[in-house]
Amino acid sequence: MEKTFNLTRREDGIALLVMDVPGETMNTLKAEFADEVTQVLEEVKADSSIRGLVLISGKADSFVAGADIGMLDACKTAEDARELSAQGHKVFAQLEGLNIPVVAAIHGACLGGGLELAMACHQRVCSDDKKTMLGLPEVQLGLLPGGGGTQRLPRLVGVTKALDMMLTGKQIRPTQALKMGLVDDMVPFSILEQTAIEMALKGNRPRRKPKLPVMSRILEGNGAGRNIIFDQAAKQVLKKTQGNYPAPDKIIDCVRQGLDKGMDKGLQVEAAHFADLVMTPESAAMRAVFFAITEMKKETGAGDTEPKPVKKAVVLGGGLMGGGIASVTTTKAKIPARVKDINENGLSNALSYAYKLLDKRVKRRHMRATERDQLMALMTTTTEYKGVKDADIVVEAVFEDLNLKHQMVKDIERECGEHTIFASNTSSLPITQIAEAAQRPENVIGLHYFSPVDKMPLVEVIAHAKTSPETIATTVAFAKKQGKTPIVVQDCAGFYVNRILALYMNEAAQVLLEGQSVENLDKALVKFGFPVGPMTLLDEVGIDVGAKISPILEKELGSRFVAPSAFDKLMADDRKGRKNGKGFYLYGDKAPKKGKKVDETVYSVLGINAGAAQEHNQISRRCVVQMLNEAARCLEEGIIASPRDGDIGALFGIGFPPFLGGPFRYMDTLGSRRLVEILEGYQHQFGDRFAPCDMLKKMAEQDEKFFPEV
Ligand SMILES: C[C@H](O)CC(=O)SCCNC(=O)CCNC(=O)[C@H](O)C(C)(C)COP(=O)(O)OP(=O)(O)OC[C@H]1O[C@@H](n2cnc3c(N)ncnc32)[C@H](O)[C@@H]1OP(=O)(O)O
Repeated sequence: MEKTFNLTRREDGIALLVMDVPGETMNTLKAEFADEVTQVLEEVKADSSIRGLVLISGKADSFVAGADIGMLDACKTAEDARELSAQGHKVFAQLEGLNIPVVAAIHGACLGGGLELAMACHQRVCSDDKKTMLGLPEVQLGLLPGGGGTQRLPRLVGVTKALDMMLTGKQIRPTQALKMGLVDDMVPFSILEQTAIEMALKGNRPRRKPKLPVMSRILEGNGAGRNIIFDQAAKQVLKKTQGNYPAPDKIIDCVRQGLDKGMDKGLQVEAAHFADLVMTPESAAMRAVFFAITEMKKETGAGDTEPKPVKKAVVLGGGLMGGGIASVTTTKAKIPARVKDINENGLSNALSYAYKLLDKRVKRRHMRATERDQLMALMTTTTEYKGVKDADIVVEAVFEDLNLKHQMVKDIERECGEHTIFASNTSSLPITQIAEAAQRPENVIGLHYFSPVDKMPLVEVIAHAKTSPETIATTVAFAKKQGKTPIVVQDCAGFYVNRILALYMNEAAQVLLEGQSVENLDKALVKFGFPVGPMTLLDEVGIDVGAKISPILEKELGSRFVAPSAFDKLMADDRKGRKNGKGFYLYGDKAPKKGKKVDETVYSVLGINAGAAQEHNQISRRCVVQMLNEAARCLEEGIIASPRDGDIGALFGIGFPPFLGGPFRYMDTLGSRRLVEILEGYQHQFGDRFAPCDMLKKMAEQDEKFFPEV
């Protein structure tokens, strides 16, 4: 049987321990490796000619991506998970206990259990490569670092920085890792192995104390000071998680107990908390999201059809969306983009959008100025159709007007090649209608980005009946290169994301009209787990945008989309939200210096007395079940291909709470029978907009699930 850990002895007395999981793209830690590692370490101990050990990965571009998440998923009981953690502790202690220098040579992803492994080594050196990232992302899976990370990290970099890393799951770049003492050296990849060997030859240096700012040193040095840090962290966590995520508090507890009562106790607590977390529904949901994303990375969106290469893109319109699309095309996908706008303002806007983002990275020393300039050179501009002939894809982000879009289709068919894809970033117009003007409708597709384009991870790829599989596969591949997670959806008004969002927002507006305060409404949905409440979201997106989309959805999809009268009243008062400084909240000079304040005049505009104080969970349930019902309807109608795509669309496009795993997984948690009962109750009380869709009603008869295997 092929081994994962291979030991090679060098003449200078250094042994290389190369980790290379056979047949897998990335190294992950699995329970079955424990015996193999123990055996290798025994061999090292027994060989007095070995003066030092260098641990390195045999994979080209990664160190170790953590414990095998599939293995964690397979745990049947908390005891299974506790044993995994305890076993990891034992093996890492054997490594740390070697009385020769042990150096980890890190290149590529060094995450979770991978970083815990590296921290059990006596020294660490990493490559300065962009691929090298260090972090403990377990919290993003609803877990905590269960391989000693909660104990070794604070001892290495200090409590404050360790908590920050573990509570956010953020990934640390090489320069930052060196600065904070997470690694002892950073070198070019070409000399990584040699440097690690030299470090091992030089022998162990006394462990450096973490370099801390004065205040942190004072606080971290004693129990009372640390308590202040822990209490502060717990408060911040609660504000962020609203108590919906169990992992962060447990992370804080592990660190606290480990520093107060010693490493052994800390590891015991870590294993126990880790085990409990593995069994939580929150972690199961977040792990499912990881598997879904991994699966989607491999899909073309069009079965076996392979994408065609995209060597050049054109973006029509240099506004907020066009600028963002051009920016991710050049800076992330590194594909030349030519921006076409009818006026120079649009063009300079697109250029400055990209420049500002890149320059921020230069200022933070994440990028060299020369690299910024090289990337900027990929973006060119034109007010006429010059230099567009060889474009493989054109993304239009012009004004939402069907005639204008038709003009764009005709222009592109005239000015570009026969193969050129025409991708529309429309958020409301059916792609079928846009394609009506095309001579080559097979090249026409929707590519719906979310604002702000550089931050929002989702795109909807919308195929109409005549879109060719090549066009779908090429557009999906193009979006992935831009760093996006694409879901392929069928053509209908609102596509998937805006369609389910619209009903949720409409319901929130109904609740508001019943006399709920704006704050209470927003708080209810934030407590449920959304990043912002619906009123804040409306202010950010633009109340006018919501008001414009509603009639289109109503016309195409029926009366359940009728917008509450609130929208008309707000539009009559010229309330567009943040963009014109007039919305549900105060902006500009009237806004408080810290936090937000409701613009109380909005109540008189709406003609309501905001005195009702419904319970938060009642408010959130009413809004959320509307979203759930519509998501199920989208699956029923084939708008989305699977519950998985529906979950990812809502998580990445709307910020549906990750701990619930997405609307479909949440519907499974509620149970189809229970959900239909709730919907019918509301239907009785508020009308037919709550009528459960046929699919849910059928599922309720058998109490069926969307993910039967769960
Ligand atoms: C006890 C410990 O404290 C607990 C833990 O360590 S929990 C795990 C913590 N680690 C993580 O969360 C990292 C998860 N992995 C990632 O984020 C990303 O895979 C990555 C950033 C490392 C690389 O991303 P990318 O280059 O796009 O590659 P990606 O397609 O995701 O992964 C490549 C392969 O590695 C697998 N993989 C990566 N990390 C994995 C993990 N931790 N467990 C299982 N499989 C993993 C993927 O499933 C995929 O498998 P495939 O080739 O068979 O499809």
